[in-house]
Amino acid sequence: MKPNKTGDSGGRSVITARNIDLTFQTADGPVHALKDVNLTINQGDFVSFIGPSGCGKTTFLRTIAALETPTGGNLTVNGMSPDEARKARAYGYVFQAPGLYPWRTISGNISLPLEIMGFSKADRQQRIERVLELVDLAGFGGKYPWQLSGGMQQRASIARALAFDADILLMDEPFGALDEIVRDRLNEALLELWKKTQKTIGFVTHSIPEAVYLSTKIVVMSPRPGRITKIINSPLPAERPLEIRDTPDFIALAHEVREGLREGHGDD
Ligand SMILES: Nc1ncnc2c1ncn2[C@@H]1O[C@H](COP(=O)(O)OP(=O)(O)OP(=O)(O)O)[C@@H](O)[C@H]1O
Repeated sequence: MKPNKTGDSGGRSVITARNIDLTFQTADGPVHALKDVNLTINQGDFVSFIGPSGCGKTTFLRTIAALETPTGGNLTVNGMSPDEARKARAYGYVFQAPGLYPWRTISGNISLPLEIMGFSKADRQQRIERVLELVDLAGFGGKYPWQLSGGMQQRASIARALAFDADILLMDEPFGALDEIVRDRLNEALLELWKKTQKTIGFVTHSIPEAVYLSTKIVVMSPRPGRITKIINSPLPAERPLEIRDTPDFIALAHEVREGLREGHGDD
C-alpha cells in the first residue's frame, strides 16, 4: 500500500496522532513544543524520531506515554487514551540513562516494577530469566549495576522495560551516551530483539546512521515550533547485517534523511 501523509503503510494501527499540539507555559512565555503532529504507527513498526535538539522528539514520546498532555488534537494508543493505555501497561519505556538502583542486583532492578504491579514471585523469576536471555545477559542477574559495563547496563534497562511484556517499547535515545562500537553492537542486538518479539518500537535518536539502520519508518522533525517535516518509509530489507551501511540503498536513505533535516533547518 502506498504510504499516505501520516506515513500509514497499512496494518493494524497501534498509535495514531491527529493534529497534536503541545504548548508549555514557562516563565519566559509559551514554548510551542509540538505543532500539528500527524502520525500513524502500525503494529510491528520500528519508528525513529530524528531532529535537532528542541524539536520535540522527547515531548512526543512522553505524550504517547501519558507523561505529557497535548494542548490540542487527538492521540490514541491501542485504541485508548494515553492515560488508559498507561494503566493497561501498553508500553515499556527506556530512558537515555539506564537508571538502575545500585543497591539492587540486575534481577532485583528488573523485578521492581513487577513487584509494584503485583506479579507473584514465581512469575517474576520466570519473566526475569526470559528477558535477561532476550538481551543476552543470562547469568548476570546476580550482579550489581556497577559490576557491568555501560552497554550491559543499558541492556538491563531494556530488559526491565520488556519484563511485563508490553507490545510497545518507547526508547528515548537509549544508546546516546555509549561509544560507537558498543552502540553498533546494541543496534544489532535491538534489531534481533525486535524481530524476535515483533514489538512496536518508538525510538528517539540524533544519529542518522542509527535511524536508518534500525527503522521501518523514519520521522524527521524540526524545531520552533516542533513539527514533523518528513516521514520516510524505509525500503531496506528486514535482514540487516551491519555491513548494510555500506550499500548504495543505505547511503541513499541516509542522504534523504539528511536532506530532510536540512530542509527543516531552512530558516535557521
Ligand atoms: N516540561 C517542560 N517545560 C517547558 N518547556 C519544555 C518542557 N519540556 C520540554 N520543553 C521544551 O520543549 C521543546 C522540545 O523539547 P524536547 O525535549 O521534546 O526536544 P528534543 O527534540 O527531545 O530535544 P533533545 O534532542 O535535546 O532531547 C524545547 O524547547 C524544550 O525546551
